[in-house]
Amino acid sequence: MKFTGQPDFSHRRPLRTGVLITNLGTPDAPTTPALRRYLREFLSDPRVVEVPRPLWWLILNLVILVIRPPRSAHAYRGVWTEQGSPLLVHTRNQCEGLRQRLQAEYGEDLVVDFAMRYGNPSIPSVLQRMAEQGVTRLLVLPLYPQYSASTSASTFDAVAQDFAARRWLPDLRFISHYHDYAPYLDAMAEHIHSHWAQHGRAEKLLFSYHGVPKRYLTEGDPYFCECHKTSRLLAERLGLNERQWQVTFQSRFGREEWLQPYTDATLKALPGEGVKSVQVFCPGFSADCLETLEEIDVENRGYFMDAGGERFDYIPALNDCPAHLDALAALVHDHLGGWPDQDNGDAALAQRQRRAEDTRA
Ligand SMILES: C=CC1=C(C)c2cc3[nH]c(cc4nc(cc5[nH]c(cc1n2)c(C)c5CCC(=O)O)C(CCC(=O)O)=C4C)c(C)c3C=C
Ligand SMILES: [Fe+2]
Ligand SMILES: [Fe+2]
Repeated sequence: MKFTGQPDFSHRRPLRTGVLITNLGTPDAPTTPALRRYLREFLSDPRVVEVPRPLWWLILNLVILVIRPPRSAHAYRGVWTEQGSPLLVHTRNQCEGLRQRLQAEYGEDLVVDFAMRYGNPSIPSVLQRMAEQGVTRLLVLPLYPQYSASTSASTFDAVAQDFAARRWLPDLRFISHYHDYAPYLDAMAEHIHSHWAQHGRAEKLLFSYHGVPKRYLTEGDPYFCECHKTSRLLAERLGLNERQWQVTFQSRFGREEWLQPYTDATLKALPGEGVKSVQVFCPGFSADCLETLEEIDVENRGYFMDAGGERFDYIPALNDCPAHLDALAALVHDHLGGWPDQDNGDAALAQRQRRAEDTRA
């Protein structure tokens, strides 16, 4: 570009806020080629698999991307809907519900959109659209209540990588977790209470979280502790005693030890310990997906019933239920505060007035 005279872009820089919600992402179709593409992007992320690269590249390309795509495609076909992958459908609905709430509060000028860390719609494509819409302030909310480097930090990396190729960056805020945020805990408690009102209670409530390798915990990742804190606060709200609830970890991947106790091993053992009815809820999944609909509601249900269990209830994720969207809107509201076109504008004005008074005195 060539400029004559003094460049002045200020007219192209209005104050427009964008809210970007993200989730993990999902394949474009329940087919082997689509799964190979998705898993290649996902499992090449050094935040997800912390194995030295030349070695991991060989394992990934020669073993995992050969064996896993057809198996995973089969599993995805079992949960796929007419509108697409459950995770995509729920995230889109969450985005719409959040947009309604936030635009009612902040006006139509606020942009609300969603993107996926892996697959589509990609983070760069949505950031580009937001830039074209004139977004100069960006709040990123990954829908992972508990922080983990493998999820939250990886999402931050994707935003940072996109920014690395941009000249003019927006102001940025990033919500790295909300595992102990009261409205999120209240929404889950209300959700579980209404499940109980319809279906009654079971002997035990399992809080099952996606696992990560145990090594990530010993090297300082707070994920394990945040899962426990969420669960303790939720159990308190539900008035459960120690025997009535338990935390477990699901979705192992690879051969090393992952966070314990494992959901599958626990469900296989419970009937032998006299627990014949369980309910499983997954507080770390803000939307239902393969890992809840297939792994919990089909696979793990089978383990429990085959081991002598009599009743297994999967309590759905919060998805787009109103209490969840209200909680997320409140979370966004709390993180948008203090930007200059809100309270800081007043704060700055008050400061100028104080200074003017001091000068006069
Ligand atoms: C909720 C938080 C999640 C954490 C933490 C997480 C860590 C993690 N995941 C893998 C490997 C896989 N995960 C897969 C699916 C998947 N994972 C999450 C969430 C977390 N993962 C979700 C929401 C989903 C479902 C996506 C969907 O389309 O429905 C898969 C793909 C499915 C399969 O082939 O089995 C893999 C692989 C690792 C290695 C990891 C931490 C290191
Ligand atoms: Fe995962
Ligand atoms: Fe799984």
